[in-house]
Amino acid sequence: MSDHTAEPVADEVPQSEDEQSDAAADPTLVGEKKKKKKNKKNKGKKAVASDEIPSAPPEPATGHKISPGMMQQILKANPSLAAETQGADPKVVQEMLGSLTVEEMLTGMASGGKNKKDMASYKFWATQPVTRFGMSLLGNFPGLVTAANHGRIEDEPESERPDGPVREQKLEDVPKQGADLVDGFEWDTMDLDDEKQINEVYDLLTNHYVEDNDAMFRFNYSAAFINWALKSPGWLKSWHVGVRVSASKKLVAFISGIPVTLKVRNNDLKCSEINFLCIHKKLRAKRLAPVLIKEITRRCNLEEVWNAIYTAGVVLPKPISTCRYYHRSLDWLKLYDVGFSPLPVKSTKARQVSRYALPVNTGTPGLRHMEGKDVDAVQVLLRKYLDRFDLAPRLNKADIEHWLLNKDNNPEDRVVWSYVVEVSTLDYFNLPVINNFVSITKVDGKITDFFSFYKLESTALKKNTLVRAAYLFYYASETAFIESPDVKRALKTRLNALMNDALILAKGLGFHVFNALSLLDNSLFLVDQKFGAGDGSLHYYLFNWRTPFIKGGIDERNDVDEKNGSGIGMVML
Ligand SMILES: CCCCCCCCCCCCCC(=O)SCCNC(=O)CCNC(=O)[C@H](O)C(C)(C)COP(=O)(O)OP(=O)(O)OC[C@H]1O[C@@H](n2cnc3c(N)ncnc32)[C@H](O)[C@@H]1OP(=O)(O)O
Repeated sequence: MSDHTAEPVADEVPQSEDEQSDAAADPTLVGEKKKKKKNKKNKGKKAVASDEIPSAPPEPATGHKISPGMMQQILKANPSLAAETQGADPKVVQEMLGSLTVEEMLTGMASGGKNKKDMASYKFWATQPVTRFGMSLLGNFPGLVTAANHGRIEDEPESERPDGPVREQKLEDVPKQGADLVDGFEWDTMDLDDEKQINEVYDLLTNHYVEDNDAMFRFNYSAAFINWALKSPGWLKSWHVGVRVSASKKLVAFISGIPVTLKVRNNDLKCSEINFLCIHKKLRAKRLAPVLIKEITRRCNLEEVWNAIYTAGVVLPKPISTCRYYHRSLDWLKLYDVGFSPLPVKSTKARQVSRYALPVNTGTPGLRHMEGKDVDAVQVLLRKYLDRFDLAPRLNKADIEHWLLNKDNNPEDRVVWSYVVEVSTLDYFNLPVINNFVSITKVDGKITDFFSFYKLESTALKKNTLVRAAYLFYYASETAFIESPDVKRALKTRLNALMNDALILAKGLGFHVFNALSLLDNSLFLVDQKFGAGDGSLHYYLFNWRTPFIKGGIDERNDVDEKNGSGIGMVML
């Protein structure tokens, strides 16, 4: 899921007659929607028997000592947590924050606002093979869903369990047919080789996908983008699932999966990557999402795929990581004009423009467009680079070719840009370069680095103009493997040079903003390259796989965590 928060998207579009008649159909699709009262409990404290003399004062559960200043900063960075604790005794708040894990603070699992749901309120997710929330302000719910206790809470703390599936499943137990939808609606397997059907998905997403809160921006997905995102190597038609109105055949809901092999710590998992879950606005809050999720699960299971990865801006049980969005202005005036970037109180327009000014030419010697001949080298380099992360895709040559090489001849339809740094082999090994020798033999150089970004535009609704956003995609650098105690510093220097070039190239291509998350090694350059923090987080989830929380590149103050970096090496569209 791409950025839908700080760079907000979508809004109500005028309802067509067609849509209004769909609204009239408007049946409750499945089940009821009752919200249980929140189960607010104080977190239990471990009693120390009077004859026990602890050698050191008992540590809070997570070992955090929260000073009053730090408490203020944490609350400032977590508005929902601040709202929940407003008016409470500061000492109590301080103690409470100390007892939360960093993960709980960052994911909002412990917080109020729209995230404030205890495990029992996740009526659907409580029945699914996903890990559950541990301790939170709202109660203590350790444990997992298993085949044996399906939907109930186990006592064994999750942290004491090794990585592994939440539920073991068998092919013979997978239903051969999808569940019936209510009268008036039917399943459809979309054929994305058919331009008309791609355009139907495009229309649904354009009008009904993730929105910003202020109704100022709306994603402008292109058919080329959908083709690229949903037809990666090994894609299956059956994983492109639609729901249509039976009478009009109008597409009103969609969910998709693509196959991916995922490295999760020491395991390689055959997964589906689930994305583009979207329901027509008139059919919201009718429990259709769980029906779609169960159907895509069934279709994945039929292919003996039992795990999935997905991201969302909302908190569900249970994030395996949380990253933050960052934005780098390339054309500040444009972003100001469309209402994306405010003018800081103590600044002027001219100062903002000069703050984000970039040179015209790139600075890295040997930088050039990636070509077909680079696929092998980039695959090897990226594989090695991503091995350094806890969660990353295993990309083969076909994947590299699909995800990184532009195949569209129409420049307007181009989605991805990739660049490599090629250094002459002789230079690379520090041998003296003998001009004659190089010109005679034409030795192919060594690919030492590469980076890529993709295009996803948004419509600024009030101005009826497009905001061209580039999103940082994959990159890698040999500098990560130099044998030196200073390797991190060297990588930081190298990545800053590469990312500065990426910004220069993106600006030259007419992009207005460059977006990135706090994943990969981004914490090494986000601040130096003048990325500003967005107001949204992206939560990563694994279906039917438990693993301890992975660092998302931000600290407990929700700031870039350069010291610890991120364990996330998977970029989701
Ligand atoms: C092995 C293979 C497994 C494959 C499957 C892996 C899992 C894949 C999971 C999907 C990954 C998708 C990745 C992306 O594409 S993330 C992008 C999601 N799309 C949007 O935000 C677009 C705009 N919004 C909508 O279209 C609707 O609001 C959606 C469709 C999001 C919900 O529709 P609606 O608002 O009409 O709600 P409902 O009454 O039908 O259903 C309510 C239930 O749905 C739970 N809910 C709400 N939002 C999400 C969400 N983003 N992921 C998972 N669950 C979500 C919610 O907690 C509640 O369950 P519970 O709280 O009672 O328990």
